[in-house]
Amino acid sequence: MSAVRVLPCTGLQGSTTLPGDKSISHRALLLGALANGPSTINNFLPGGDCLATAGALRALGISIETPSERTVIVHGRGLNGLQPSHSPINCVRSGTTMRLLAGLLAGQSFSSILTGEEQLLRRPMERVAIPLRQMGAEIQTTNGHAPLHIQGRRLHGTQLTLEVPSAQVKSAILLAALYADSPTTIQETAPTRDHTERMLQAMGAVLEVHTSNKYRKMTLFPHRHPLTPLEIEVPGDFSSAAFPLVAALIIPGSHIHLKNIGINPTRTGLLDALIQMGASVRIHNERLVANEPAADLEVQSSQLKAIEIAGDLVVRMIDEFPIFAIAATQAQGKTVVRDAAELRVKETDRIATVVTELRKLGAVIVERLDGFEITGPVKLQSAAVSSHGDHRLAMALFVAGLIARDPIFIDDVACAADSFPGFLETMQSLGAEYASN
Ligand SMILES: O=C(O)C1=C[C@@H](OP(=O)(O)O)[C@@H](O)[C@H](O)C1
Ligand SMILES: C=C(OP(=O)(O)O)C(=O)O
Repeated sequence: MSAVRVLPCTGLQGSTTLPGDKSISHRALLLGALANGPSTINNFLPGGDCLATAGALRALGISIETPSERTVIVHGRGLNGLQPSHSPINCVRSGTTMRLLAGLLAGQSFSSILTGEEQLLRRPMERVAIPLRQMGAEIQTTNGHAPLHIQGRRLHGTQLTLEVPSAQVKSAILLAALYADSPTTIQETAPTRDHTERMLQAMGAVLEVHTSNKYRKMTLFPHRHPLTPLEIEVPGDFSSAAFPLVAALIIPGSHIHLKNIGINPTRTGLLDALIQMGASVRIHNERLVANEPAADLEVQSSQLKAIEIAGDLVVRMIDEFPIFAIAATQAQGKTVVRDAAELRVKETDRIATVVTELRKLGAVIVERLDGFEITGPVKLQSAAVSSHGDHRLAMALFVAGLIARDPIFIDDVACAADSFPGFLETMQSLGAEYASN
């Protein structure tokens, strides 16, 4: 636990880079472990969640070197090179680690147990077990949750429609499909992040992706050849950039540059929403980094107008609702978020925790079953608030503290390091002030 007192801020200035993308870092570790030979991952995210994936792979016999904090070398042992873990594998607090590993382990020739911290043991796991069983996997959940008991089996290809729009479930199926004896076809019903597809294709997997009715349908053919090792530079995480981005928009007198940020369209729903709200964000130097679109963002404080968020946009900004809620408190009018019930099964119930904590700060916020409504603008007030151990809520509350009338107290911001190690230092480098309590 580490508590902070956040002080009101008179404007953010300057330029910064952000830590590597969390989703891409997880996938580079997992797919690197299956390649034949060493993969080098530069600008790897050394956040708690990705370290949980590295720990799991080490337990499965993979050697991972870290010549520097942000460079990782994964010594891939080929598709059939994993070894059984002698004890249950601890996925800590990371849903991505647990769900992607479930897919990977379903097709091995040994059994595994996946477990984690209490926060993770509360999250739903049948969503990944059901489609994997359809491929022949033997997986037992514990009343729908982890611990998961996986008896590796020979898998067969199948045709699946994703019932829950989840990149974690889709990626688990794709990992399992590498081991199936026939092709696997997945139909998406919403545009979830496509990092696994991009990386698999870059490594030589035979994955055909078709877009019809704006949704993707993909077929992965069983892999008979070794996957090519990776040599990649991970772009900065847009989900981490979201915090200084929103802070600069809502603190008058701010002007910042965020360098080398991933702008994969399956991830930038928040940017689209903010631009519709009147945000001044300029995109410079667009390029491809590791088969992923990246750019530099220039952000200036802006008067925001309320917006309604629903449907596909929810999926493309799924991790950004805690910080989006802070932006909405400063927007003119009533912002409505619908179709976002998935938020209830993240690290915390992010509808309930956002509503509870923002009310303490004086926000005008109404809880809905599938979202919330916020009426603004409101000058936030001093209060003692709780992150509930949820990294994205901790960072969103920190940004709220920068625009509050008086200092606010947050009970635990150490959890920010699950996805954004160095968060406080990055915000401080742009002009934010805080005191550790
Ligand atoms: O695949 C991924 O890397 C992720 C997918 C999303 O989860 P869901 O698949 O549960 O929507 C997201 O919330 C999570 O932070 C990372
Ligand atoms: C939901 C998140 O991650 P995960 O599902 O991997 O725990 C997140 O990072 O906001």
